[in-house]
Amino acid sequence: MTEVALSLHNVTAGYGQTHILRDLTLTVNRGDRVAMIGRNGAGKTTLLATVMGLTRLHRGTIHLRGGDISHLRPYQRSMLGLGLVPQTRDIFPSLTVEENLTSVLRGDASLDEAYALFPRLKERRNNGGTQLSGGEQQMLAIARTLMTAPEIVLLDEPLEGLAPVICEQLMQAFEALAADGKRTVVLVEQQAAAALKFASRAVVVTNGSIVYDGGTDVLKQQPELLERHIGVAHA
Ligand SMILES: Nc1ncnc2c1ncn2[C@@H]1O[C@H](COP(=O)(O)OP(=O)(O)OP(=O)(O)O)[C@@H](O)[C@H]1O
Repeated sequence: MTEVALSLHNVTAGYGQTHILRDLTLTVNRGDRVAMIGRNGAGKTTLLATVMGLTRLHRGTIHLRGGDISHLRPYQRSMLGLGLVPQTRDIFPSLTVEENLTSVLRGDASLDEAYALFPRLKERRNNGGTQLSGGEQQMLAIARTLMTAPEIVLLDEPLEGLAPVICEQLMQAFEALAADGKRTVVLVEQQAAAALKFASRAVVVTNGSIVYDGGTDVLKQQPELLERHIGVAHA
């Protein structure tokens, strides 16, 4: 049975008095794999930040599993099962890999799952955050969010600036963490082809609004439609 995990209804939000998202409505069902794509500056990061309570909500409502979270603080949203992997990664540089993970561990999350997902992190468990490569830092950022036992994982451009071989490893990890519809995953990504391969549903954001919301197959089969929306035929 379809169960709504997250919904935004007529959301207008931004920074200070600025409106970046405009009257945006979106429903994500439990177990969905959503690829969120759009040009630079379209508002994708702002959308994830708004779900987490990190922007100013001017109008509209946000519900998590039917409960209104519109006015909850970010840590309260995290406690309720929302997990954001920010573009900035935000790992603690002075802590080791394992300390980064255990410092936020809660619920039924486990170090074992994180290490099974990213064996490289287990090998580097005693290394400090600053000693890690870019790819390892991204793995740590993702694993750290998983330590908070999120039901909904919001990934903000996790592949950015990483070598193709690392991107491939990360995509495999996303497959594993979303397997069996266990978690709901929203993947914001400039690498549209990778995102569309992973997801079953695509959401295209332009100027703070959703201009396409539907199956990824349609975009994969119609590169001209993708090109119209995001500027380049990526798929
Ligand atoms: N902290 C902020 N304060 C004010 N404006 C911001 C802030 N962060 C982003 N913006 C503006 O909000 C708009 C949307 O930016 P956002 O980062 O959400 O886009 P994006 O689709 O994620 O793009 P990118 O792929 O470049 O990250 C842009 O015009 C940007 O300049």
